[in-house]
Amino acid sequence: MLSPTTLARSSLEEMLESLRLRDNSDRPKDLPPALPSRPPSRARIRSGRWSAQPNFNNDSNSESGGEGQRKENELRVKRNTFWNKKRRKDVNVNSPYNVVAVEGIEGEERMEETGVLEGSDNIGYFIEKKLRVWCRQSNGVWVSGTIHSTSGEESFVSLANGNVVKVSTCHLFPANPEILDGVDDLMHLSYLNEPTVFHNLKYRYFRDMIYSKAGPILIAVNPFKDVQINGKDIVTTYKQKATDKPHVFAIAENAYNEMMNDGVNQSLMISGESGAGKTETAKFAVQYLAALGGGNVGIECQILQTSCILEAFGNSKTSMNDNSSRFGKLIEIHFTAAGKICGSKIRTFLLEKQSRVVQLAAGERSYHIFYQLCAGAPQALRERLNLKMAKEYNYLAQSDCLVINGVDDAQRFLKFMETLDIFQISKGEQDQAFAMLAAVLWLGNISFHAIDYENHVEASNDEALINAARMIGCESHELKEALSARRIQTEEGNIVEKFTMSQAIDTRDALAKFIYASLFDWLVEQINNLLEVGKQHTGWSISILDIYGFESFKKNSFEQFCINYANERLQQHFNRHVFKLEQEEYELDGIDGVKVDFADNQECLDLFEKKPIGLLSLLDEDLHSPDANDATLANKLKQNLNGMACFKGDKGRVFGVRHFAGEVLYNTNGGAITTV
Ligand SMILES: Nc1ncnc2c1ncn2[C@@H]1O[C@H](COP(=O)(O)OP(=O)(O)OP(=O)(O)O)[C@@H](O)[C@H]1O
Repeated sequence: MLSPTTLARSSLEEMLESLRLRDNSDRPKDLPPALPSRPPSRARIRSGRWSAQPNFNNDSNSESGGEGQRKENELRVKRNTFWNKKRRKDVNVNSPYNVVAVEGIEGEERMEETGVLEGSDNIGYFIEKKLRVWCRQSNGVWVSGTIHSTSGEESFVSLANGNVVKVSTCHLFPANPEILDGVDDLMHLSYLNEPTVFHNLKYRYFRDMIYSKAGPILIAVNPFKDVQINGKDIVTTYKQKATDKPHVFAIAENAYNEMMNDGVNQSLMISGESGAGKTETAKFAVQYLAALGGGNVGIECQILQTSCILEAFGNSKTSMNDNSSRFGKLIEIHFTAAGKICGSKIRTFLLEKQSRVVQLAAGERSYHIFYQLCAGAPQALRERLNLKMAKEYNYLAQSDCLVINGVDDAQRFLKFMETLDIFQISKGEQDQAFAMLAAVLWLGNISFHAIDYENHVEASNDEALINAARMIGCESHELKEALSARRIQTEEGNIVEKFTMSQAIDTRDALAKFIYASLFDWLVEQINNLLEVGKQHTGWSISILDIYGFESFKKNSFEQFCINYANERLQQHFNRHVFKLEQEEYELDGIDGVKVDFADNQECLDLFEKKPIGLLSLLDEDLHSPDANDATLANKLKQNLNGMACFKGDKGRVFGVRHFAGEVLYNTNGGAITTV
């Protein structure tokens, strides 16, 4: 057993620490954070090569054949890693698989990029042996078939339905033999390209095998149904290491063992688009770790219950997902040296406010808690808050979506109140929290009327103003003044500047967003107080990061800007961590002269982070200028950044960033400045 002082931090902790130091130190601030250090000894990520032998049926327990076979399998898997661009040249040229591998520029394998069955010998081999290929139909769907004939740059492919389609030869991708259908680990595929990956995942998905491996990475496909693989018996199976089938439990088990055996803190990073199943997967990981830490009692039980509170306040119905998390979170679970859970800490990031609290897209809802409160508050609470039904509040009614099919908001509210009790939040504090929620709702109903011919307005003295002020705890005339004008202090004294309609609405909305975000932060603090790591804190921890995936919508505002920047940073961390380890695997295995290439996104990060000329510093600078507005910001960015590789100036208040995942156009209009 290792002493706490010998514990090494997880690579995610290292990255966060290195960013923090960079921002706090006097060093030049535009340096990237340090590369993750290699975990000592056995703590490194296991290469896919060391997992189960490549198997040619779906039973991962099948026997493999001896040392020679093992070496060949290892080599074969190495040749098929996602990351391995350089290939050995001493391949068997009689194998169609290897022939493809040696095609390309100066021995560099180009299969992933080009497909591709280049070379007439190669195509001849595929025709002669009637080997399957993949081609994309005009509707974007991949279909497999065999090459019937070729003519110049084109090939004729016979599909299973008897049709023959003409396809540009460079758009054909080799298919794997059927014997490889449904392998556990994508690294065991002979050909690794887009259609073979999709085919394998789909094959497994239709057999309820939602988890697959890609070396050290777990791929989870959302089944949208209970596939009965998360029960207690399955937890026990993984605890006893009775299976090596891919599962989030296996990942959690591995992390736990490496923390306990090698004294290295661990992080699980979960990423994917909205609705992919990130939050559910994170919950299964926590469930497993809680089971390792003792079962459904005490702190383990409380950790599992946090999701009830966090989801009520941080989740909502979107067009993609009825229970979409509109914030990112990092759950740190701390363990004693004996491996028992001794505390937990939750950090949250990027709570969506603009497009969730005060503005809603059609068919989407605000945060669940508002509808739950309106539907389920007991009579006494309703009276205290002067509460109405959800449809009577402008913030909630604007999107024409008040209920979720199959969800009983009133019943969820009762469950929510019970959970607040579990977290020892007093009745008085609960009442205050509900009053703040009601304040937000009443603020949204405040209206303004014109008071002169210069477009100035003031808040109307009505029920909404009176109730909002009462909930906030001030006089209604004070709230009215705050929403109708601003005071600017000058040397000559105070100047009162009356608001126009849009300024008054922006101010009202900013107050509502601020109250909601503060309430959310307060709740997270209460949870953390209860789960606080006790005296026996050892420093041993496993962190689970569940954060928004990359976003690109028709209109992208400051919220997408922050989310995509965070993803860009995580992508770099992931690349550097995984590729660096891969490189070191080669070196450990005595394979010299092989360089693992990968597309580094440093240029894009520079665009965000460089000082004094980068997106963030220019935004900062603009915010401090009294004459700044959305248009000045867009112009400033274009004037300063137009030469940078990842920046694209666009019309009006729009600018583009070339991210690792694609180009996104951001709009400064009403978003960038007012949201900050
Ligand atoms: N493993 C699973 N088994 C069964 N259903 C699942 C599973 N994973 C996800 N789901 C279903 O899919 C829905 C969406 O999943 P989840 O909320 O985890 O997605 P997400 O990636 O976190 O989305 P967002 O980024 O919008 O928060 C869940 O509410 C659940 O109904």
